[in-house]
Amino acid sequence: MGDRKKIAIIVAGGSGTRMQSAVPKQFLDLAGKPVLHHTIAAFVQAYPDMEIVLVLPEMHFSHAESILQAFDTLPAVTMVRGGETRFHSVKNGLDTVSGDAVVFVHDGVRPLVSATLIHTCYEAALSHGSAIPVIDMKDSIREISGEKNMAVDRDRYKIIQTPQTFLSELILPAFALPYDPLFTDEATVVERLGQPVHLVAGEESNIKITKPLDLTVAAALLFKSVFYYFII
Ligand SMILES: Nc1ccn([C@@H]2O[C@H](COP(=O)(O)OP(=O)(O)OP(=O)(O)O)[C@@H](O)[C@H]2O)c(=O)n1
Ligand SMILES: C[C@](O)(CO)[C@H](O)COP(=O)(O)O
Repeated sequence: MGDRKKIAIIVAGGSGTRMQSAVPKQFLDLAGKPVLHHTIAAFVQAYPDMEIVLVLPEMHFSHAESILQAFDTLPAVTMVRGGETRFHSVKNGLDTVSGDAVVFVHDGVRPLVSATLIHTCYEAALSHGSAIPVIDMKDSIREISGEKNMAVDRDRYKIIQTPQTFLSELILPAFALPYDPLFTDEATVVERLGQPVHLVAGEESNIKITKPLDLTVAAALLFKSVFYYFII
């Protein structure tokens, strides 16, 4: 299929209720830079021809603009208004996509995604139409049913990450479907159209900053990678 246009839809339209911070978590400081800076940098560093569509509430456009101005080279970014749910935010981002492209949909609050994972997703999407990063479960899990609970086989389950990556001809028709609260990620929407999705190995370090502890963990992981860079 050869080389394709690459578009990263970075969703940062949430309010971060679980983070319980006055500043939305996508703007919190992580090792001296806003979380969103790290996320955008990961995509522009992975592919120099990456086009970024940044989805966030209109009242945060000027804040995002100041984050972009801090880059040594201004990245190619289109800003788009966020929606009521993550699904609606992704849909608004997809409305800007035209022509054949590989579309990455990524949480703005997963700042530690590596260039290797972005490359893996691109190649797998070209070969299989989609690429959904997953990791194994580490804990035992139980299914709750009313007052009862029972153990389930964790090997039958995977933890899902982003960037969820698709050929544009697969994801665009899927997002014409009406909203369903079960649409917590893009794979679920594409699957509803009857299309199976292709899984790839995600990364333990590709955490989603959801609660305060996640920010501490992310800072430690960043510190560790910088430390290794200097001693090797
Ligand atoms: N209406 C929404 C809701 C979420 N997101 C984005 O989707 C990603 C994953 O969502 P989540 O971690 O749940 O973020 P929030 O919705 O901000 O957090 P919470 O659920 O705790 O309120 C985040 O980058 C968030 O900004 C979005 O773009 N638009
Ligand atoms: C897309 C996602 O990050 C995959 O794990 C996740 O589903 C987002 O869910 P949230 O409820 O919006 O945090």
